[in-house]
Amino acid sequence: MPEILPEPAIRVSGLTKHFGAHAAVHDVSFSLPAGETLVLLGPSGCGKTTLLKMLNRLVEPDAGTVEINGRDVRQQRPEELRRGIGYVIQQVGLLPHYSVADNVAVVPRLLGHAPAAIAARTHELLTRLHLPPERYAARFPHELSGGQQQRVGLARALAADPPIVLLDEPFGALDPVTRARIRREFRELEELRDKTIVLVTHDVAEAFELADRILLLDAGRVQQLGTPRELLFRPATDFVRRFFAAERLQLQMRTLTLKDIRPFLLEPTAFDAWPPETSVHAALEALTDTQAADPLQQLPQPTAPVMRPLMEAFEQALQTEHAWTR
Ligand SMILES: Nc1ncnc2c1ncn2[C@@H]1O[C@H](COP(=O)(O)OP(=O)(O)OP(=O)(O)O)[C@@H](O)[C@H]1O
Repeated sequence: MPEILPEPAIRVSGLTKHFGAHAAVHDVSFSLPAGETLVLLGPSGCGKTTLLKMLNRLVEPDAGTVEINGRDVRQQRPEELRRGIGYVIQQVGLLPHYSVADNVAVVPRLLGHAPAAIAARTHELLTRLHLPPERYAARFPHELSGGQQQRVGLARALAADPPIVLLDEPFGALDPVTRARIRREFRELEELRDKTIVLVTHDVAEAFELADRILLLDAGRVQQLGTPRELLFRPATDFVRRFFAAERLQLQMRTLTLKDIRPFLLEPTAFDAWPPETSVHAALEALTDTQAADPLQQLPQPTAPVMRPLMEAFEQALQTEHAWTR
């Protein structure tokens, strides 16, 4: 019997947009199953934001189609479409004269949700995003730090519990340390667990951390669509290979897991008790940072030196990955 595949949450076919003679997005197609995270990645000006905005009709394409849950977006009024899709814009875009709570409540109010339900939802979201409502709900955007504003932007996008969320550089304005922390919080956020997410970034490490699949663009054209591992170990073009060159070792360490290197660990080590999906990067971090309050620190720590066997096994696993690509 033929397999019946579920309707993708988002299906894009032949999407093209010109600004004057310049093709900002050229013939882009992809399907995104419900619950997956797709990261749009590429250099500045490659068309990521334009592509994202065509999904919720903030930009109308010259050619091609967008279907959300099997329905062409042109069959829906743009305002209605947008109410069903969470959206976090690059510049956060909070309403300056609205309090934090009122900013979060904008879409549920437009949808006519009951005031008590809106208040409860706002309280819940602010708490979950580490903005205790008793301290932050009545503040105005200018009384918040950049990171706090970005979290309010995220709370606002999630307030009406939309199944699809579009995020344009949601951590863009943050310093690297805050950025890494907020990204970790974002990844662990219960609220986002079952959502279909399209996220724009030009940050390679961010893409690898958050994506189920990455769509790498250059000058409006798709260079490759695949898992982080596929892009790293099976680059489709020279552009893809070069794009990851500067950070290759770090990305390999983030991509390969203890499960990948285990066959190459000759002796039993303390790693046998660690979760197999732990990245080599996270294992190394836990080994070398004795001060960290990391959950991995709670696991059995090695009594014999393991750095060297770990690195040797990593190297062999890498060679195996490379062997597949030939
Ligand atoms: N409204 C517009 N009018 C004219 N040109 C535009 C417009 N919006 C975008 N462009 C051009 O289209 C191209 C793609 O822009 P887009 O904002 O989609 O890129 P991006 O990959 O998101 O860039 P960044 O990472 O810098 O935000 C760029 O060359 C940009 O100058």
